[in-house]
Amino acid sequence: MSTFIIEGGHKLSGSITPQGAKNEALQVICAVLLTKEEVTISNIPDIIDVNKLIFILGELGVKTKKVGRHSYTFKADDLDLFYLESDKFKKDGSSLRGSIMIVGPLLARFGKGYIPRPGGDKIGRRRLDTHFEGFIKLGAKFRYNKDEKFYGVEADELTGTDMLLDEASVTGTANIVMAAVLAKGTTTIYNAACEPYLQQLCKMLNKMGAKITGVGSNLLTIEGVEELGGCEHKILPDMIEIGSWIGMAAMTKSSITIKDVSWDDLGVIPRVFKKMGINIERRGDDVFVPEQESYEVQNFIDGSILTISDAPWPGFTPDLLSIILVVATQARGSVLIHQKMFESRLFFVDKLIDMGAKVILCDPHRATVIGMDHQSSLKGTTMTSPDIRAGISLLIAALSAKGKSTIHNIEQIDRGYENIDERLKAIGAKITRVD
Ligand SMILES: CC(=O)N[C@H]1[C@@H](OP(=O)(O)OP(=O)(O)OC[C@H]2O[C@@H](n3ccc(=O)[nH]c3=O)[C@H](O)[C@@H]2O)O[C@H](CO)[C@@H](O)[C@@H]1O
Ligand SMILES: C=C(OP(=O)(O)O)C(=O)O
Repeated sequence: MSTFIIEGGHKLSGSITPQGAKNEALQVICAVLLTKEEVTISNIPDIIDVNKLIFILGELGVKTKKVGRHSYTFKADDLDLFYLESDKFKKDGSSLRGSIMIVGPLLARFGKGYIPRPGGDKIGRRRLDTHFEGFIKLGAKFRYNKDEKFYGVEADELTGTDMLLDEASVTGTANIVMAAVLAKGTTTIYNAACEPYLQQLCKMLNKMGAKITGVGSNLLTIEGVEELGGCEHKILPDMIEIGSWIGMAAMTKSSITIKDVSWDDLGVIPRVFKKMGINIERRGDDVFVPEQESYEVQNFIDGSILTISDAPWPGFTPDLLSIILVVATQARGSVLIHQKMFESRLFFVDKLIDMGAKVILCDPHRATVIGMDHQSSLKGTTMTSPDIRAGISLLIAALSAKGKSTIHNIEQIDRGYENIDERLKAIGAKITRVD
């Protein structure tokens, strides 16, 4: 377990370029399994989760080649499907959430896909029903080994059909889309997730020869094709990282420019930070956050206290709520944070309370934050990062705090943020990594 030691209270300044999006990378890297031809993907973030997925594909026999700092070529022309039933895979595959998305492409192309119960953040129950109900609808047989917690689907042939997903699951939609592109006939997926990363996956699949329409809406129509070919694809900037930098600027009263953010793909994210009173300027495709001594939470039109909650896209992403929560601790005014999707993502507020933040955890889903308007600083402390977004939120708190903080288990942060300590140092943070 590695640790960050942070000396808080220093302003940051300068420009930062967001990494490629973790959650898009996990989808589009799985899509390379759909063709025997070469696929080139650029702007791949160099982070633990993505590197683990690339490793798994390598073990499966995909020829993976790093051709640039953030670019890879993949060629899935000679796979070792026995790996899928090995003990090694049962261990490798369970170490991240994104690995679940190899099932759809493998089922579509080879008639079988297996996966151990995937890992990822421990932020509450994370069911996989949407994924497997979709595969079953396409004609697959499902089996689950309860003792080994090992899932499998098999089919001689997949047949297009109409389906209404029980929830707009992001990885579930991606998985079903990747199965349906090679199914016989037409599939419609209603209540599909439609966030930019899903749109990117669909655009990439269309470049490979798939026939997907309705991209960007919650009704996708997929006309199955015989086979797919290679393509080149570039991953979008990571919107969760962009939100994290905005939050960091506000909490440390710093001026930061976030470069090339693909503003039009940020949806309501800038608006939500503006509701927190943070000034955000669009400068071309950059986000400029000016230095602000104070930011005031806007109430609702009727004067009632602002609630910020998550919802499937185009709603506000649950992955930024922990960051909004930490930002709220130094706002002027109060805000209710309502994390609807995940059950155990707010418990990290205990650490913020230890640091002096005024937060009432109402229940596992809701926390009321009474902002201190920088009248009193958070105090440095020792903490452990429970999940990726709580981890970055605690790091933001530590950067703004008075004195020294220590954050253990920073692998949780490294899971999704590339070289975060070096990038922070470059804009003035005092942070040391201890391995
Ligand atoms: C690898 C990856 O891409 N992970 C992301 C993906 O996870 P993932 O695809 O695993 O998340 P899902 O979209 O399946 O669901 C997330 C949670 O929200 C609940 N839910 C979902 C849809 C809905 O309409 N109602 C509802 O309550 C689910 O029951 C679950 O508890 O999407 C999540 C939701 O944006 C993000 O937090 C994760 O970072
Ligand atoms: C919850 C997240 O990731 P994962 O789904 O990989 O656990 C996240 O990125 O915030």
